[in-house]
Order: sequence, then structure tokens, then C-alpha cells
Amino acid sequence: MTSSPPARPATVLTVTLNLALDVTYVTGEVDWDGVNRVRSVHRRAGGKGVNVARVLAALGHDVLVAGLAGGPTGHAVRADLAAAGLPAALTPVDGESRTTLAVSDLGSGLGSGPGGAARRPQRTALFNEPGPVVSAEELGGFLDGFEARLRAGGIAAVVLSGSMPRGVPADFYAALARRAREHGVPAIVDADGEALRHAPAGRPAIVKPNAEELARALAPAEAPHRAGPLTPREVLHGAEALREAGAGAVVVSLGADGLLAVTPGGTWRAALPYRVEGNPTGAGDALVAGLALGLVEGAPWPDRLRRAAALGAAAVAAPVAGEIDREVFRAVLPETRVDAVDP
Ligand SMILES: O=P(O)(O)OC[C@H]1O[C@](O)(CO)[C@@H](O)[C@H]1O
Repeated sequence: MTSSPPARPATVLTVTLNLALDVTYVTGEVDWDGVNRVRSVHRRAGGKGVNVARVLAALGHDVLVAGLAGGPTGHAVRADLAAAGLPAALTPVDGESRTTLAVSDLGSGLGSGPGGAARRPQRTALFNEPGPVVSAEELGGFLDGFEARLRAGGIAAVVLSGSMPRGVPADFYAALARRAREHGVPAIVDADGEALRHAPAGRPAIVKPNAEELARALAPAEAPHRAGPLTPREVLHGAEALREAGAGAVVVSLGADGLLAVTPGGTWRAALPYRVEGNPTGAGDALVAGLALGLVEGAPWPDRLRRAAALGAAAVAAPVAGEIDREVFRAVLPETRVDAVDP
């Protein structure tokens, strides 16, 4: 008698240490010297890991949202996650969870139609509060819960995303990735600054910076600002450097230009067929969701990268972070090119 293989564990655990209530104001052209009337307001639980979980859940995958939540804003975040049907295991903290504000200016000439006044494309500005101060005890409580989830099994991958609230050491993502690895669970890290510099030491399966974050991570700590963006060659070398430092693969998101991936199986560039207009907030999170799916399914790298890039574009077309426009996803996916890059 043949027995069928055990089902693959499917839950992706997303960690958002700095959970947020994401507020999005959709406005006409912003007047920085005057009164602006807001056309529509969206309020929802956010932070990068929450957005990753939303996209994964929308694609039919099991997720568990972990993080730190406190005060009335933390309460609102919990309620919104519950309303969205996203399972959550949040560690309570005394401090108040933060609010982030995205002001999405629909541009000028709106509604003028073909042949009308020239349109200025939509632009979005973000205002992210720093979040609460977290104590060593609170962080210890989170770590205990994280460890217990890993021990219980059923976690296929962990995603460690976003800024860290004050009081969290810069090498915390590296420590979480190391713990996950000890339990045979691969980790994806999407971080900035010192957290990104430390991340490869935890040997995560994937590190996902954007080009600006990569530039900051490569720059000397005492002079993290450089003039101008990285050249394509510098992006490639930077990604290789993070991989040599311990990351299994490095995927650099390049906005409308797609992504560059340095992986154990080769180096690829995924390029979008055309520029998708909209609100880019959360595009990196949708891309990370695509990478997590590829990791869990063990898909070939070019397929993972094509889907990740297409999900990023589909997120730009959706009005708020954490959502994707499925039609855009379906349209962009087959047209997204993945080309091998000579190292
Ligand atoms: O943790 P941060 O780096 O401040 O990013 C958080 C913010 O980024 C977004 O996830 C978009 O990527 C927003 O939803 C907002 O919560």
C-alpha cells in the first residue's frame, strides 16, 4: 500500500514589529501653502508584513500575522485584522502603535480625458511615525511566542518586514532569521539601514532591499547618503556583496524597472512590459509576497521572479497598500520578461 506524502506546511508567518494604522488620503493636486480637500480616506491595519499577508491571503494562502501592538491604535489594528479575516498573534506592548499617512495626489488634469490638458502623473508622499518604544521584556515576550510557533510546526516560511520600533536592536531580524533556520524554516528579510546591514548574518533565504536601501546599506555607516542613484552595475555588485555576507539570495526591487535577483541558481533581471500608473505604496510588499510564494512552492527562480515583479506592478494599480489589481496582475504576468544577467 502506498501512502501519500504529508501535506506541505503552508502557513507563511509575517512579522511586523512596527505595526501601523495606515491612513491613505486621496487628494487632488496638493497645495503645500494652502488648504487641501481630501477626496477619499482609507484606514486599515498596515505595516509591511501586514501588507505581505494581505496579498498572500488574497492569493489563497494561509498566513499568520505576528508583531507588537499597543494602545488605542494597536486596538484598531487588531480589530481591522480580525475584520479582514487575517489570523494574528500580536504581542501586547505598553506604548502606542503608530499611524502612517500616505497622501496620494491624483495629479493635475484629472478627468480631462484624451486630448485634454496634459496630465501630471499621480504622486504619493509617505509620512511614517517612528512607533512606540519597546522594552526588553516586551521583546522577550515576542521572541518566546515566535519560538513557540516555530516549535509547533506548520510554518513554511517567515517574512520579516519593515522598520523596527525604538528599543529593538538592529540585529533582531538576523536573530529571528537564525532561529527560523534552526527550525528548518526559511526567512525573507525586507529591511532598511542597520537592520539590513545585519540581516545577512542570520543567513536568511532571501533579502529584499530596494535600490535606495541597498545604497544606504553599502555606504559607510558614517556617510549613508550618496549623490544620485546606484548604477545597474553597482546594484549588481551590492546584491552580490549581501549574498557573500550570508543571504541565500538577494532580490533588489527597482520600482517601475522591475527587479534584479542574485540567487544560488543564477542572476536575473525581471522587467515589466510597461509602466503601471498609480500608488506605489506597498508594491515592494506585494513583490515580497510573490517571493514568499515561490519559496514555499519551490518554484524555479525565473517563475518566482516573474510573478513577484508582476505582483509589484499589480499593487501599484491598486489604491492602497496591501491590495493588488488582479486584472493588471493577469495582464502583466505573461508579458514580464525574465532575462539572465552575466555576473
Ligand atoms: O515600517 P516602515 O518602513 O515604516 O513601513 C511601513 C509603511 O510601509 C508600507 O507597508 C508600505 O510598504 C505602509 O503600509 C506603511 O505601513
